[in-house]
Amino acid sequence: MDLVNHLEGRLLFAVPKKGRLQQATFDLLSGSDIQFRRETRLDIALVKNHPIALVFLPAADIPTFVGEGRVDLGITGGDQVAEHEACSSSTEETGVEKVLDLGFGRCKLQVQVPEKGDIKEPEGLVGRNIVTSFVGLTEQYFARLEDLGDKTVSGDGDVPVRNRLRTKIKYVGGSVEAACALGVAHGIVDLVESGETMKAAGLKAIDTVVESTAILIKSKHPSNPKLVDMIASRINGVITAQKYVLCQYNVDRNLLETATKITPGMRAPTITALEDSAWAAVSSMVLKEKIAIVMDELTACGATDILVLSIANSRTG
Ligand SMILES: Nc1ncnc2c1ncn2[C@@H]1O[C@H](COP(=O)(O)OP(=O)(O)OP(=O)(O)O)[C@@H](O)[C@H]1O
Ligand SMILES: O=P(O)(O)OC[C@H]1O[C@H](OP(=O)(O)OP(=O)(O)O)[C@H](O)[C@@H]1O
Repeated sequence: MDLVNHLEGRLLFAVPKKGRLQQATFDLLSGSDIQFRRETRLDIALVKNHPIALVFLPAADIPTFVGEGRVDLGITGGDQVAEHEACSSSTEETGVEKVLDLGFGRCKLQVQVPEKGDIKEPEGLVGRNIVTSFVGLTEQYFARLEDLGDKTVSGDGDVPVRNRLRTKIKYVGGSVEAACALGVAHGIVDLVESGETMKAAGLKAIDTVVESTAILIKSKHPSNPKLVDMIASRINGVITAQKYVLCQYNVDRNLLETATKITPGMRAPTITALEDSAWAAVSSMVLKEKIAIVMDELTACGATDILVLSIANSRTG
């Protein structure tokens, strides 16, 4: 099938074609009932149950395609969106709007130097060689350090910062951590999650440029705003369901006020009468990461029959 000729009237949704964000993105699509089958080697897949086509692109290119407006929606790293913004001139609009923080793909873009070297502070890298895949953010970072402002300095015409930086910033597409050992760089600016790669390369972090998680972005002028809103709402529902659990318990009505302070819920806890009128049943959404503490506190307060249920999906106000 000639997929390109089937794109007419379809909302284009860019997703990572490989890498760290891909599986979690596919899980989100599946949770949002966006059904597709990707043919081998094809970078476009038609969604079976909606007028949507998925476009598989490198995470780094997604903000550009969304910003140009041809692609309506995208999932990529917040770091990639920040890099796209840093590479757009101060007067230029990026055309990208952030819709939702998706919570996965958490990492930091950090300034790193050899652990055993003599550079201890970011200032020690001014005038030296830096290697990175994030040239825009790195230029911005060193421009601030060199006190050049963000893009241009008033009174100096429109000379881009890059031409006036004393620090030399070079782009590489991957394996950035090898640059110091290979003698190409005095420092690097690269992503760190567990810190294993950095440690294995004999590097240490001396500053953070940006913190990042995956985000849903949309074009400022999407072709079908209603469909964009529907997808955003579905994805939000899946994200919320992943973050929360439903906590149910019984409590003596005398203790109800204290107990519901521990589980205030999203809007308010649901309180149901029991056959024994001295008691009430409470049901409330609680952040998954806090549930153990909440259960301890409920038990200490006198609540009983505490149950924790996972939430398959959600729509909250
Ligand atoms: N170690 C990591 N832990 C968590 N998230 C990461 C990590 N590395 C990258 N990311 C996130 O995933 C995004 C895509 O990175 P990834 O390395 O998967 O890209 P890629 O498209 O496979 O490119 P490359 O070929 O350059 O590795 C990054 O922009 C960042 O938001
Ligand atoms: O702190 P860690 O958990 O070790 O993760 C950090 C590494 O992950 C990313 O690289 P990736 O593995 O995607 O490959 P790349 O170096 O080719 O970009 C990043 O560029 C670091 O190298």
